[in-house]
Amino acid sequence: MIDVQSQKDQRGISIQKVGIKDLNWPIVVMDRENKTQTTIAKITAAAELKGDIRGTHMSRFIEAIDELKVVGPKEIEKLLDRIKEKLLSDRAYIRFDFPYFINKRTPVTGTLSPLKVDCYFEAEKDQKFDLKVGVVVPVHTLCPCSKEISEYGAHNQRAYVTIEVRMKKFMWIEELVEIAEASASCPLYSILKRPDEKWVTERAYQNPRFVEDLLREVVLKIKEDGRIKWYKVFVESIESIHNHNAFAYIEGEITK
Ligand SMILES: Nc1nc2c(ncn2[C@@H]2O[C@H](COP(=O)(O)OP(=O)(O)OP(=O)(O)O)[C@@H](O)[C@H]2O)c(=O)[nH]1
Repeated sequence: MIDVQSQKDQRGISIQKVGIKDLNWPIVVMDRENKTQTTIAKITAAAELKGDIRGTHMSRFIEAIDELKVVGPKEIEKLLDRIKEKLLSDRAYIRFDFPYFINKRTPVTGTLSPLKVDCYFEAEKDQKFDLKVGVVVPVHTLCPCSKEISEYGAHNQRAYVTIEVRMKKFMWIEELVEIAEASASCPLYSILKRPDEKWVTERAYQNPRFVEDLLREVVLKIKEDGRIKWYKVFVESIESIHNHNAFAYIEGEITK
């Protein structure tokens, strides 16, 4: 059968990334409490294509992904090596976007329920392997200004903390989530019974946070951790008294 993709291309234009996008695929990721967790990822995979070849071989990306067992740092690097090998390419790229569930106990009644956190792994390999891990953590913030100026009450809302890191040493997804939650006015829980609801309401009132406060608290904890070499933190507050959102962003390198 004729292999059109492998034909010579005369245009001499190499392509930085060509591949597949939005592949929904079951994956198994590492879970601190239960060893592993099965979830569904949306995957983008790509490779560099040399200027004298007509097309890439799309089916080979999926064949390479299909060999994955657990999606951890070592396995992602091996997957990129497989993609480079199967596609005769010098550079490969992969991104997994997936929901991850963390079982959390409420502070007063101890009710257990899963909290969904959107996560991603983004990796690239030429000679060197580069991996970024991201979490998008929903939290609760209460406005310090509103608390100060009002005779009673304070406006409060859900906010999302995106933490993206390059690590020197392995960290659990759960640990990144805990950094975000400990920096907020209060964490979120999927089930809250009334005694828990009273607790989170009062806890947030005692812990007011601007979007800037939350961002700075996260960055301080990242710098103290010792296992992170690069970070990007983005906080977005879904404002309850405005019809727009507030955000704050920092990106930085940790050299020592
Ligand atoms: N390169 C390329 N392939 C595409 C595109 N759109 C669809 N395809 C299809 O992707 C399919 C899989 O391609 P290949 O991996 O080369 O399939 P194959 O030749 O059976 O597999 P190998 O024998 O491993 O090369 C082919 O049927 C292509 O037609 C496109 O825009 N570019």
